[in-house]
Amino acid sequence: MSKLGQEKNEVNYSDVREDRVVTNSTGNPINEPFVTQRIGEHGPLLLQDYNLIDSLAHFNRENIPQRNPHAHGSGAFGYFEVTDDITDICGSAMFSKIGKRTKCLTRFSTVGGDKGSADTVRDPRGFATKFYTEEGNLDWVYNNTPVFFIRDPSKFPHFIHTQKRNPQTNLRDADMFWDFLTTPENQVAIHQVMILFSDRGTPANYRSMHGYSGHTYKWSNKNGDWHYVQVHIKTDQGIKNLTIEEATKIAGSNPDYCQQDLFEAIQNGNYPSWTVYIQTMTERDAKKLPFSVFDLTKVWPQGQFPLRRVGKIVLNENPLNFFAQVEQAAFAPSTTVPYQEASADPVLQARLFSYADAHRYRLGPNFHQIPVNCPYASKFFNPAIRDGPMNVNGNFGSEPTYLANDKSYTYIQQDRPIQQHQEVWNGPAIPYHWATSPGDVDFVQARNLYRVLGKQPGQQKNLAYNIGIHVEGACPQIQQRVYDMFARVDKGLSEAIKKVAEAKHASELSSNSKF
Ligand code: HEM
Repeated sequence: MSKLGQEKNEVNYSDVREDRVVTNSTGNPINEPFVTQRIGEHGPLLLQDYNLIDSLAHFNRENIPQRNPHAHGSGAFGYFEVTDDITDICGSAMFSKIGKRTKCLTRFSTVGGDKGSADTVRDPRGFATKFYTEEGNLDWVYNNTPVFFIRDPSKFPHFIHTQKRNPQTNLRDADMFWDFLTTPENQVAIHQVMILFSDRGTPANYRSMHGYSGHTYKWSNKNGDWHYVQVHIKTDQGIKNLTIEEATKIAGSNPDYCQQDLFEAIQNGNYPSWTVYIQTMTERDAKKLPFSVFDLTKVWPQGQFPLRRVGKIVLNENPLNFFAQVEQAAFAPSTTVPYQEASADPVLQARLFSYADAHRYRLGPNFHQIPVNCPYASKFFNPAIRDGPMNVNGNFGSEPTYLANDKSYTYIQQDRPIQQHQEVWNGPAIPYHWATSPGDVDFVQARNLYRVLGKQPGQQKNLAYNIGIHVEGACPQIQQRVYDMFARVDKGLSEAIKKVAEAKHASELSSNSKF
């Protein structure tokens, strides 16, 4: 059987000629690339010119569906190194020993923009890392913000549509954007919206921002004890953000600014690194929280749940080929290793389905065989998962196509007792819509953030300015809903936003142009 995975960070060049003799895609030498077969020198072309057809037909199929969302991004390879023992929390092999290194790939992205969009737009940033561990691949598919806009997964396609283009004008649309976010039950997004419209919504580059699991995960140790866990990946370069003016200027002058920054930093040996921390919580503590531990719109107070250092991520290797190794990379929260599980957070549960489904559509059902996605450190063996389009790993040769217990297969039991004291879920199957929390619970952390911004010179002002400039594009009724929503955070903030929007409107009227 042929090799199942790649040992090195290389595209599979096994079909590539080393002598550099140019051929068509079936390996037949091409004498001259620019001749076309035709009748006479200037006559019509002949259908028999396979080399021309080969080239034109492949060109038409060069593009694959872009990710929806997070279409635009950049990536690099590196490693994770354990700096502190957390085996009391997690039994995963990657954490087994201080100093242990695991190879990884990280892809940073924006969310709403198309594949060719500018790097410095206001948007959350994706921070997805694939670890090639000996227990199989592990994907941490995180963002650069610790909270998210929704906590009901059914809202996701609706929400993302409001961040994209209007179906008629094909333009980004301030009405759609704020209509969704100010609908009373969607105001659970307020904390994330505050982060997005602070200068943290325009990070200076991918190297100078943090990553957060956002979700609660469930990690366990080899004794069967488990904890709720949140992961924080803190930049060692220090946080650097752009003002709205800087971000807008760079988007115009160098839309690929962050791609260039990451690539050149690594090329010059200036390897970016991040320190990885976890917060842990017991089931008992979770019950005492003023919000649900599965509520993705809330952070865990660090005073109560301190950060504990785990290790570091260093990115030290640029991809050799962007399409092969970044565009075709497939990250999914369902790609996980023993001792790291998803919690019952409903958004996370929906994500367990959504990503691999997207990969089957975007890359095909054998996307695991694409070298960058191969679990090359553990290898893959399951002869019941075979065939399908673009099967290139030998397809398990003559192995039977089914698993049966009387065949000589090996099954690994996890090195831990059965966890009988897990959460027990019990209840009727009911339709449930997790709408607003009672009282002001959803606004408490947003208010705290506003206070924190007040301690950083100019940041409250920038927040109001960034929102005001954006909201000016919405109709008056929706603008009023925006002012009302931010008044629940702080009356002064609401008034400042209104002032900026009105001033922008007045200056546009006087210049009589939007441009
Ligand atoms: C119900 C909620 C969500 C759904 C259904 C969803 C779905 C998706 C889909 C379909 C993709 C494209 C995957 C691909 O084509 O490879 C994607 C990308 C991504 N999502 Fe989500 N998402 C959700 C929430 C979140 C949250 C809460 C986070 C962060 C905590 C997140 C982080 C990311 C990242 C980082 C990517 C880009 C991965 C890459 O670089 O390839 N998403 N999401």
